Amino acid sequence: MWVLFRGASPLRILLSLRGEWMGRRGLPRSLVPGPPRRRYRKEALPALEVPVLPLTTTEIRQYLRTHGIPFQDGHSCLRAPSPFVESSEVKDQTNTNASFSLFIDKTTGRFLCMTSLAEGSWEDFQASVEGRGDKAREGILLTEGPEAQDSEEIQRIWNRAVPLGELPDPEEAQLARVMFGLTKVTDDTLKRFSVRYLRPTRSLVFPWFSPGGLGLRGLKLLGAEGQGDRVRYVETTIPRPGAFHNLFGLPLISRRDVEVVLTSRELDSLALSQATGLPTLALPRGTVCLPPALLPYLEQFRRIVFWLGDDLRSWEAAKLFARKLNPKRCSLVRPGNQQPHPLEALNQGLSLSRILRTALPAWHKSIVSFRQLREEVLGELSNVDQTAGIRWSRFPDLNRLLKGHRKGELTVFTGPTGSGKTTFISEYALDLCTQGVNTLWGSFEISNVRLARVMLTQFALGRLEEQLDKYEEWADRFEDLPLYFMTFHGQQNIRSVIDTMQHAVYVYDVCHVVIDNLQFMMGHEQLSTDRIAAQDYIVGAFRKFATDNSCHVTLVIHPRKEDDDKELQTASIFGSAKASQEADNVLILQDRKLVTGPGKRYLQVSKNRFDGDVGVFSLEFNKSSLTFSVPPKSKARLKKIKDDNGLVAKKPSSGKKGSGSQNSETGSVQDPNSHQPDSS
Ligand SMILES: Nc1ncnc2c1ncn2[C@@H]1O[C@H](COP(=O)(O)OP(=O)(O)OP(=O)(O)O)[C@@H](O)[C@H]1O
Repeated sequence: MWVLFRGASPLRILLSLRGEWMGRRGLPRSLVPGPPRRRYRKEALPALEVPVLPLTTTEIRQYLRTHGIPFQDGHSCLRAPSPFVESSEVKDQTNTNASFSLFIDKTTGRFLCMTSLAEGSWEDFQASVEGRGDKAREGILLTEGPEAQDSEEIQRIWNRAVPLGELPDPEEAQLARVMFGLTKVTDDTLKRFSVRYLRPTRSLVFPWFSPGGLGLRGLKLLGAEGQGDRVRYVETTIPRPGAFHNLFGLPLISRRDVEVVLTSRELDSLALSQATGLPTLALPRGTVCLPPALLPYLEQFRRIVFWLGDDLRSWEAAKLFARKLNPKRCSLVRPGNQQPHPLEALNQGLSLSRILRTALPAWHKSIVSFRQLREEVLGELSNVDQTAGIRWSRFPDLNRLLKGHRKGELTVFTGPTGSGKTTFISEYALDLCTQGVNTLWGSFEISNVRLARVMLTQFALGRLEEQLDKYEEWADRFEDLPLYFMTFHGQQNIRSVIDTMQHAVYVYDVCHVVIDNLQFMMGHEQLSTDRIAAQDYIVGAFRKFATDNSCHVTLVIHPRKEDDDKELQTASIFGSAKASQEADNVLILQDRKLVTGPGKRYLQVSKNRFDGDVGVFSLEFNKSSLTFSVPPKSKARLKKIKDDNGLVAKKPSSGKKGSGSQNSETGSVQDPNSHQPDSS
């Protein structure tokens, strides 16, 4: 199935699996972001549950040609006349741009009619063209705005908010300007973008208008908290983030604009617009994602410049987003000291136009010279701490060994049967997900409901069955995580799994995929040679996927059958050596039943391609929270493996590189209990 489920409240998954899930407040929840629009009624289609094969642009083109539908080839969409508008609704029949108001996403086939705001899947479109369930022409289109409860809240907040320039107390206005770094942004700019200020919460209020600038459909509130000499911004959106997708600044874009600068914060768009006069839009969720539903709104631009921020994450996000928009029309402002966020640049008196001129083309030919790469290399060098990736907040020892979680890598994870692999990997992935790593889970062995229950328990750090009154609160917070689940269960074909992953990268900007476990893709080959060949092929496919999509893949693989009293090694991973050769990282959950008590486990990093540090650290299982992470006060002891001969103790505080070589591993892991406790 193609269907991916966002968030993971067990109830939601349960209902989703029955194809019945509705939004929290009883309305169908949009999995598809975008400004509020009229939704093509799904009930008109009988066959939505049928697995859908991935589409190619060629197929979409062929279909349109076969059905005599004229179309234009755009950057990321095809444009065609919309079957969802009465011809009288198209004011200017002679203008092809106006009459070709249907945008069909070249990758997914989803459509959006800019005139009627009808939208739907490729199957919806085909059904409509073929007269199957074509109720659209009969007027059965639903207008889906924010849910009623949200609408009231949006209006109430908006009515209570006032333009900054109209605050009665000039001191309060000045304080707000300082808090948000707006001292150089004029009242006129704030007014043009309709920004207001909510006094009771001391928040800026950014409105989201429907296209054409008419109805108010959503709000983003931005609060500022002082943290030492830094300011931390806190965002709240109505509707909630998963459904809040819009481009701030859209009403100010003219149809004739051919160039736009995309920013990751509304404040940056204000600064850019004021300093350069260029059209600018802010992405709804910053560097987190660029929902494909927004692509039609960007089709008109011949040049798109990304200026998302001053760190490596912004740079990586910009490169990913450029792929969706067609890299040939995209340029990227390189992050660095001299090129901070636009608002900071304005405040530092830098020339924003000059910085924009330094933007690098996102597109490289297949062969490039160092001259074309030198700026990118500089970007990496000047952000060297960030090239190590995202650090785990619950596993400091993992940070010490692996340094972080990086895009485009393949991690292979193994451990004895029933040792807690799923439980551990769930917490490891959850940790990253709570830090904004968009994650897709492929759990083939245990159901999504069970997995979500484990994750929610780990998230809440305790049993929810004993505090059901807190369930809604935790589930709400959990729902806002960028977490998606494949609906596969049991044996699967590797091709459909990879296709689903590809889809998730495109639609949800997923950058970490967890596959639990590989054995479920190996088919039913009986002969061991066939099984090994199948595994090698699958590992190769995941490796390629990770590299091609800049997406980290964590692959759980069962070990070979070995003596129970032996520790596992890299060579214990089932199959040939291919899995460990292809992997950037190999993690082994060591279960030392014979020596230690129940619950005690060790995590061994036996391969680390990033910098070669390998080692082992202990994990303490907490049965009520289902977590392995070290409770804040306990002392974690880390050992580095020198070579096959054994372990050398090492203080966790030492920053020196380990002497372990990339592939070194040990045949036996010394019991950490026999080591001297860290006295530091
Ligand atoms: N360290 C531990 N001590 C005791 N129980 C544990 C520990 N880790 C996990 N468990 C429990 O053991 C059960 C199995 O765990 P889990 O499914 O994570 O193992 P697994 O290694 O993925 O299993 P499989 O080999 O079947 O894939 C779960 O009920 C889990 O809560």
